[in-house]
Amino acid sequence: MSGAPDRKAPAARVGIGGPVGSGKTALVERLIAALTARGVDLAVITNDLVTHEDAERVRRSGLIDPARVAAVEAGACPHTVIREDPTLNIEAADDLERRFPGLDLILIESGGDNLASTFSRDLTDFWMFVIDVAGGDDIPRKRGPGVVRCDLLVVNKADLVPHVGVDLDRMLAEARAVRGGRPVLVTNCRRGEGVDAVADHLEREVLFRS
Ligand SMILES: Nc1nc2c(ncn2[C@@H]2O[C@H](COP(=O)(O)OP(=O)(O)OP(=O)(O)O)[C@@H](O)[C@H]2O)c(=O)[nH]1
Repeated sequence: MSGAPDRKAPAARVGIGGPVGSGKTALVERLIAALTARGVDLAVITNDLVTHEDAERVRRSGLIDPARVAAVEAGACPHTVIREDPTLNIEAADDLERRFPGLDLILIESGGDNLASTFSRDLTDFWMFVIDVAGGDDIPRKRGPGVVRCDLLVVNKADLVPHVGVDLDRMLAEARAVRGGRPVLVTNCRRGEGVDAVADHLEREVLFRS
């Protein structure tokens, strides 16, 4: 076939969920830097309960054009707007795609939630769940749907292992077991360690770049 103009594929929509304070925004900030350095055309949506605090933080970071950061105010339990009725997030993503037609990927950060929090497939092509070692090494054993069902589990705050009496190897083995061997990666978003492996994973599994 010839003559048909090449059309840009829609941007991949990648969810980032997890408990309050596990490091979702820190991971978003690190991923902006890592993915931008790889030439990925990026935008971000943050979800907060009743403020735009996370969006303002990312806009102020200087890592990304503030116009590429959209804020969704959930108003209720954070999972409602990423799972039960993701309309607000879909509209925010569609709006970003209209305004930035070259977008490759949109990171959609959920508000901090509980271990049962999951993303609708109507909203995301791929979603990560971020837990942290300070939450305790028993978290994977509890088989929360977020931990079990996500496409990629991220165990953050690896730097705190010596301070919180956690057996990281056992935590990772149990996480892989409850996930049937599906991927688990370890990060320290304070220092940026392990973030390249997350970016590699997204490039390979979401953007299909080798
Ligand atoms: N030591 C350490 N602290 C971290 C790490 N990642 C994030 N933090 C800190 O943990 C706190 C929470 O990080 P955030 O990125 O705001 O976490 P969040 O999951 O976005 O939080 P909510 O949006 O409130 O749910 C902040 O004080 C971060 O500086 C890490 O890898 N190691």
